[in-house]
This record gives sequence, structure tokens and C-alpha cells, in this order.
Amino acid sequence: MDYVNICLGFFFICFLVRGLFISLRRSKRVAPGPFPLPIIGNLHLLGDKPHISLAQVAKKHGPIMNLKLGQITVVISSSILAKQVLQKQDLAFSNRFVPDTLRACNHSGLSVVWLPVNNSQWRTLRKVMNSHIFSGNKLGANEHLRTKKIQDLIDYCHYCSKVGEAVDMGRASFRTSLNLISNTIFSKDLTDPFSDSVGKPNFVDYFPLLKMIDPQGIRWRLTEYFTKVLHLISGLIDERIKERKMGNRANVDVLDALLNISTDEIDRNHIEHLCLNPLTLEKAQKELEQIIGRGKLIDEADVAKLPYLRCIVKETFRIHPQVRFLIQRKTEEDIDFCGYTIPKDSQVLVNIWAIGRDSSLWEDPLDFKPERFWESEIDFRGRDFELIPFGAGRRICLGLPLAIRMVPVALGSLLNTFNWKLHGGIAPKDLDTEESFGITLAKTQPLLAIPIPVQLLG
Ligand code: HEM
Repeated sequence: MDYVNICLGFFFICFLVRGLFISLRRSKRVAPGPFPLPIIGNLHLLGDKPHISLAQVAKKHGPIMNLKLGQITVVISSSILAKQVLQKQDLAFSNRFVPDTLRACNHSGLSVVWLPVNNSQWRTLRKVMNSHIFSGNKLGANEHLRTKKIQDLIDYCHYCSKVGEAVDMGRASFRTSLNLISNTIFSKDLTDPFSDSVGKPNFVDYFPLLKMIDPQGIRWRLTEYFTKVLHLISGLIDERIKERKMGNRANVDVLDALLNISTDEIDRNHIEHLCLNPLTLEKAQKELEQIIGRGKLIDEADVAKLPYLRCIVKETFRIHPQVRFLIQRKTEEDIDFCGYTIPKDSQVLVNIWAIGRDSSLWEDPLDFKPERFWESEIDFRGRDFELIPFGAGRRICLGLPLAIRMVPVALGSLLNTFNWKLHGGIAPKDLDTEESFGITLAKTQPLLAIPIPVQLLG
């Protein structure tokens, strides 16, 4: 009899514990979201421009929504919730999902972009890059390299103007930024701005992350290219180590500085953008003419004196966050978040494209109006969550200090040296601004523009 009572008691306790677990599970509120279909979940909603599709789905389900895209994915589409993810609960959302292609060549295990924040290598790499590449002192010391690259870009535009060719703006600014970065690190150009490399593989073709923003880039197999790029980088490093052993170098560039510390791979990214709004152009050119003098290149110190140019750069980043339009993070454990539970191993996407076009934050969000920043303190350094093209928090873009020096100088110099017309007599309002989807955004049709040197205007 006792034996029966003990068994009954045991089952009763098990029943109670199970009930407790079920009610605990039910108390976890999952964010709203579209109903997932069997097997494919919500994948059918993505389309070829996920940032746009997700912004549309968010209009129905709200600024935090739950989707099933292979794994549980939580999409954040408001600046308030972005602040919560990237600042207030930053630590809980600090890691990223690593794509299998990157795991395959162990890129993820070496790169600051993918390493988890609790990994000491991530902290060391960020520290090394911050102090040896992107510190104010280091960037100030190699400004001459960037000036030289801007001069190369201007020379290239002069060359196009002379032979009557249009400039593919995306490609030209892409190469310039790549060379700016490669000169900063390797003291070497990795592409020749005068060579037409379409169809011919060159260094750019081996940088998948960069290639995705290359407007004429075709889709290709990531793993293969990553293997090639690692091979190339390691070739460059080997070459440098040999030079150093033969005593052929003083420590002159970042690669040398890094070799003094470690031989970890440097990750990089890039910029590309230009706007062709005639009124904006005219205003910017007037400002440049008054402050710098028409026809001259501008330098980094000039930017502080060019408020309208700075507004154009902000507006460009707002409406067209070129490099990453969905910030991707991951949860390592169940997280309580604004009344919901975000389960462990969820992918968290912050849609910075949608935030930049949110009509509750921006008046006429689809219009390109740099003036909106004229009297506004809003900036893109990760403090104002309405404008976070570089992300925010402990994983904020490492290249930000370089990008904010390069972009206005390149743009200002192009505007101050040339007048621009769209190729084929296209009016700016008819410009095809369609974007293609990759890890980054690229224009489906290249932006072809005719440079008219200012000196030639009577
Ligand atoms: C216009 C130019 C650029 C934009 C808009 C941009 C944007 C971004 C964004 C949105 C992130 C993700 C931040 C987050 O998760 O919160 C990021 C990360 C990163 N960016 Fe950039 N980036 C730019 C240029 C650069 C450049 C020039 C470099 C380096 C040469 C660079 C290096 C990095 C690195 C290393 C990370 C990963 C940091 C980490 O996870 O710890 N970026 N960038």
C-alpha cells in the first residue's frame, strides 16, 4: 500500500512540475509576426530585397516581429527598439551568426567582424585596429596617401572627359575607396583605376564583401573567393616578411605595425556613393566655390568649414545606407526584451534602411533633402538611433573614423572639380535607382556620369 502511495505521490509531483514548466513557457511572450508556412516558414516573404520586404511586413506586425527564416529571426524596425538592442541591452545582442561559407575557410575564426565579443582575439583585434589604423593620429599621419588617391580619381575623371567616356561612378568610387584602404594598410594599390577589369579577375574580384558592392559585380561562389583572397593576402604578408628579414624596410605602414604585433588578417569594408540631385549639386558647388575656391581638391581639414557638404553626406547615409542595411546580431540565451522573450540562438536583424525612411522620424522620408540636417544635431556616430548607418554600441563599425574622413573629401573634390551630367541625356528624375541585394546594396544599373571639367566652362 505504501509502495502505491509513494508511486502516486511521485507521479503527482511530476505532473505539478510539468504544469509549472508549461505555464512558464506560456508566460514567455513571443513577438508578433506573420504565420509561418510548413517547412519554408516565412522565407517566401523575403523576395530579392529583404530590407524592403521586411519594412513592409513590419508595417503590419510592428517594430518588433518574429519570423521563421531557417532559424527564428527577430526583426527590429524602429529607432527606439534599435537603441534597446544596440545600446541598452547591447551585451545580450553582441554576437553574429556566422555564414557557413565563412566557416569553411575559417575566415570567421580570425576576423573581427565575426568573432564573438567575449573572445579575447576580438578585443585585441579591435584594440589593434583602433590604435594602429583608425586612431586620429594614425589617420592624420597618412592623409597624404588618401589625398593621392583622390587625385588619381580626379585624373581618371579628366581622362574620361578627354576621351569622351562616361564615368561609372560606383565603380570609380569603389576602386578609390579600396585603394585608400589598401594604401593605408599595405602601402599598395590593389587596382589600377585606368584598367577596365570587367571579365578579367583582379584583386577586387577576390574580395567577396567588396565585390558585392561592385556595381558590375556578378554573383560568385563565396568560399572559392575567400580561399583566393586569403591566399593573396597571405602572399602579400609573406612578401613583406621577406623584405623585413632582408632589412629592406623601416616600419612605415600599418602592415608593418601589425606585423610587429601579430599577423592576424585585417578585415575591411568600403564606401561608395554619390548623389546627382541638380539643386543639391548647385548648392554644394556654391558652398565649395565660396569656401575653397572652384576647381580645387578639398582636404580633410576643409570639411569642418563645409556644413552643406556634411549635410549631403548625412542625407546620403540616411536614405541609402550603402554598406549594410540590415545589422545582423544573435542571441546566446533567452532574452527578456520589451515585454517579449527572444529565444536563445535567434537571429536579430536591425533594419537600418527602414529606420532611415521611417515617416514618424523623417518628414518626406523619400525625398533627398540635405537641408533637414541644417539645424539638426543628429549625427551618424552611433548616438542618434534615427541615423545608424555604421551601427552602434560595442560592435559599431571600426572603419567609421576613416569613412567619415574619406567620403566628404572624395565627394567634395568631385563636385568642386567637375560639373556632372547623366550619361545618355537621362534627366536626374528618370535615374534608375533600383538596388540589388547582396550582403550590401548595389545599384542594378551602374550610375554613368559625364564629367565636365570646371575650367572648360566659359
Ligand atoms: C561608408 C562606409 C561604411 C559603412 C556605412 C559601414 C557600416 C558598418 C555597419 C553597419 C557595421 C555593423 C555594425 C554593427 O553591428 O553594429 C559595420 C561593421 C564593421 N565595419 Fe564598417 N562601414 C563602412 C566602412 C568601413 C571601413 C572603411 C572599414 C575598414 C576598413 C570598416 C570595417 C568594419 C568592421 C571591421 C566591422 C565589424 C566590427 C565588429 O563586428 O566588431 N567599415 N560597418
